[in-house]
Amino acid sequence: MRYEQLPWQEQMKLRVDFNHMMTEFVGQEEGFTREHIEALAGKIQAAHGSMVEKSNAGGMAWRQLPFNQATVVEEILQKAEEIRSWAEAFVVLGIGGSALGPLAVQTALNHLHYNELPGEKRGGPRFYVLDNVDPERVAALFDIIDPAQTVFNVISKSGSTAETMAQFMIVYDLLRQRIGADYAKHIIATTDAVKGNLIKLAQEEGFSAFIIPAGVGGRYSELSPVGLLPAAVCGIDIKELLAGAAYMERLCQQADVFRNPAYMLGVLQYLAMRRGKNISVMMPYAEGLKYFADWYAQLWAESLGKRTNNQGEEIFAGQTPVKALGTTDQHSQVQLYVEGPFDKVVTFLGVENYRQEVTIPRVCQDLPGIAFLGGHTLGELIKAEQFATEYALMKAQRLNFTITLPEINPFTVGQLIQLLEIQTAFVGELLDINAFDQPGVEEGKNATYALLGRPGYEAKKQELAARPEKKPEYLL
Ligand SMILES: O=P(O)(O)OC[C@H]1O[C@H](O)[C@H](O)[C@@H](O)[C@@H]1O
Repeated sequence: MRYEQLPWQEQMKLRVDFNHMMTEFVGQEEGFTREHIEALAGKIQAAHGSMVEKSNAGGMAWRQLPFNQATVVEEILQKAEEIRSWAEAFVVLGIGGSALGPLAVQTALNHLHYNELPGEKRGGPRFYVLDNVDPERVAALFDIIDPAQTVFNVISKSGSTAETMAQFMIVYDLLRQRIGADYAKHIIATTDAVKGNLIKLAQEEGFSAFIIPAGVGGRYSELSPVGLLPAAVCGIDIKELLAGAAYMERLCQQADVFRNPAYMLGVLQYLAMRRGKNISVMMPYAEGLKYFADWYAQLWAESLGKRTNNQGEEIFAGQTPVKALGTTDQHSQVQLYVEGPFDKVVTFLGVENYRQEVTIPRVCQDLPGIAFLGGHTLGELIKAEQFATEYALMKAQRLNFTITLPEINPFTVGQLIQLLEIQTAFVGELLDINAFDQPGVEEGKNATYALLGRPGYEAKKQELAARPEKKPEYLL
């Protein structure tokens, strides 16, 4: 059934406005028209075909996550209930796709000062994501949590990431010293079923483990146990999260390619890239969506930033993601976006109805320069500012479009995750690259292993020792 033939209740609950991307700016250097899209029809159909082929071959297992986790969801809910019955804190140890999704969803769907709420209002343990090995940050966390009242969720798809496993070793040793035999209930692993050290440790040491399904890469794993356990522990409705993702997945399966919102968002970015827009700004106009910009930065950068295409040709593909926040970064970055180089596309994440409202009182009425604010609400103000920024970009002929959530809730957040993941994968097909690997991070990893004396990395260590001394020009 075509998208527009769906009953109105099924019409996409996210609205995608292609502001000034495809319409009245025909003829102006920065506009796109429907003709631009239709000129890509063959490429779009081929990319769609490749998406279907890869999905059917199980290569995009993340697309099935909204539909095939009923059993593990029940296990997660049960484990979450147990943790919520005694733990005072829940700490995610992870990095990249193993941390950014949980952080983004928690910020979107829980109180913005969740950890500071009194326990009875919070309803669950305080929540922390430790996604770095800065010793000050790690030490600081242990100043504010009691390991004896804490559950540590060690999340690693590979089960071998140095940062996450270093954090694990610290926690493992501390818990065994502090708590002794039944330390295992304080650690939960989320990892691959067979690969890496973490699953082996879980089996040997007897701590609970949840499995990241094969074919689900880190940056596409938020709707797997990677994101579902932390969300459930913090009281988020994970069934609604998956329902929203399922809605978007079905919508994208049913709509024809030119009505597929994920595809069309991808095509616009592809057109923009071809026109030299090598920066993609993600600018939510909601504090709750702030860390979606961080999650999307990894998804977009790591999926599309590739040296070669599937034919082995060097293309140095990709677009640099920039994290921004409205209205805050109107006062720090928008100057560049309006007057700087024609090298970027801005995506606004808007909200129709904010979950809270605050009215500006009618005070200072003798000061016309601010009296006009009185009587308006902050929701009106932030939405006016968003529209005004879109308008300023449009007048300056800067490409931008808007994704609008009716409200930030588990259903719309699930939709947004699925939408942006499909968009990203589709652009990977348009670019004819592998959007699911990350060969570029290996060099840094191997050099780290060599520097820390990992066995088998001696040659790399010698290579590093022979490296030309980095003497920045400015050091006289
Ligand atoms: O989940 P892990 O295997 O620990 O990986 C965590 C992160 O590290 C790697 O560097 C990859 O580039 C990321 O895609 C991944 O999300």
